[in-house]
Amino acid sequence: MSNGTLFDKVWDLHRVGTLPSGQTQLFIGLHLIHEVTSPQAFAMLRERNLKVLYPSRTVATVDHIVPTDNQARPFVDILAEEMMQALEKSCKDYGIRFYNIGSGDQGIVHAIAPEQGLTQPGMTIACGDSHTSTHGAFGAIAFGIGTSQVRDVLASQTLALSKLKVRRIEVNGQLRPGVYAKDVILHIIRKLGVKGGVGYAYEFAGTTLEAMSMEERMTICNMSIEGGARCGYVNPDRVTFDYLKGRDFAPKGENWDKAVSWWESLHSDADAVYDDVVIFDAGEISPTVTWGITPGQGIAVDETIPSLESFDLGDRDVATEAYRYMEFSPGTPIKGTKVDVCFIGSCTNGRLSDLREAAKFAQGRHVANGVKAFVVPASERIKKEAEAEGLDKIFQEAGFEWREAGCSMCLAMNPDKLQGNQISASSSNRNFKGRQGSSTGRTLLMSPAMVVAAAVKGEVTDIRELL
Ligand SMILES: CC(C)[C@H](C(=O)O)[C@@H](O)C(=O)O
Ligand code: SF4
Repeated sequence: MSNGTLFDKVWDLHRVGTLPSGQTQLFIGLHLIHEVTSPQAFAMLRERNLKVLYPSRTVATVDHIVPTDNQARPFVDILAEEMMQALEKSCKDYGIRFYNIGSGDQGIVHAIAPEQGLTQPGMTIACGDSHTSTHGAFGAIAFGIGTSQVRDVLASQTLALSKLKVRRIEVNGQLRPGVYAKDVILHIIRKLGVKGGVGYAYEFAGTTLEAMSMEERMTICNMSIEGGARCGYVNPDRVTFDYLKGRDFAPKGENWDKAVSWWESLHSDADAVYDDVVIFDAGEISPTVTWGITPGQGIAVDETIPSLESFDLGDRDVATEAYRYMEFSPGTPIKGTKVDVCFIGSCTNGRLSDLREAAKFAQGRHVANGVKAFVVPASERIKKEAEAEGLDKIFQEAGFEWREAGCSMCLAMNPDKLQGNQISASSSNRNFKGRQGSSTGRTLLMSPAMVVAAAVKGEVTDIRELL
């Protein structure tokens, strides 16, 4: 196989056939499920008396509705309790591996599959969740699907899909101090737009990406979908293999060596042809904060809220709505904006390296008066590892709450919600209207380090002032 991208190679290897519609019937190697998008899919299976074709290729966890403080069952929220019971029953009925609360392995679906080595290069991975793009960090083709597609994968382990185009996004050079993977992806989305990736898979490459850890690559791929790309990936390399080696589901012994040479062969070829190529210079990226209601409305922390005229005609309506909803005026600096809530967590930035980096800035400082700040590890394993390093103590001494694993205030399908028009500094990935649990709540997306800076100063702060 030559002249191809990893995307083309993995797609072709998983092609079962071409459907009368012209779509590809694609085999899905790993199907991840959670409590929100699976109940109806299982109901549809039951209605038709269908089985789960390959239960061993399906893995379940619970994340969105999980309370991150009091996890006693039954949950206070009856609806959450019902969803929980539905998933427990379906996993039992169909013989699906389920990482329940307290198992030691529960967590946000996009955190647990990589940490257990379930996510591997060259796989096709689907999950009823848009941030499935995260798994592309390993050189997998991974994308979110809807509930009826969850049903299709459960029943047939395949999906009907149209092939995507591939855009190579190269970022080269060294990141400046205080600039993180989160800033890189916020910058990319700011430049290419929230719809710029529609119809594309994003191949993230370049020396900046090559120098990144797997967790940083996951942060980048996680937000591909916020740029409109259904999947994003990084070609697997030594960093990928080192991360995977020894993990629960990673190949062992001589199978490991075989797997590595196989994975290496899936790398995009040097002469691969792309539908588009975009190149960024890492040195031009600043600590970035969103000021608006889409992840594309980001600015460098030392910039001011952009003027209406600075937007393309097609983007002016959403900019106008953003000024109104956020109660921000063009020309105002984002730095110094008072914050009410500071949230560190989510499948974008709730991993161990994120917590470590955040703890560095929390150590010896204290959350400002009147600010509620909390840290939610993405998984039970991450929580345990963080505690073993004493990160929980650092955060608690600094005035942060230390919580159980889950999605928490990323989406607020659980008790963690903003009140009224509170402003939150959040390490999550979406700043949509009402996203964090209040229909007037306001979200500013930023890196975990910047969330800590906001927490200790009580306002949006340039992390470089704390370096
Ligand atoms: C609940 C789920 C379907 C949703 C998604 O698809 O991404 C959620 O995880 C989100 O982040 O908005
Ligand atoms: S952490 Fe947020 S983005 Fe990730 S799966 Fe949960 S709700 Fe979705």
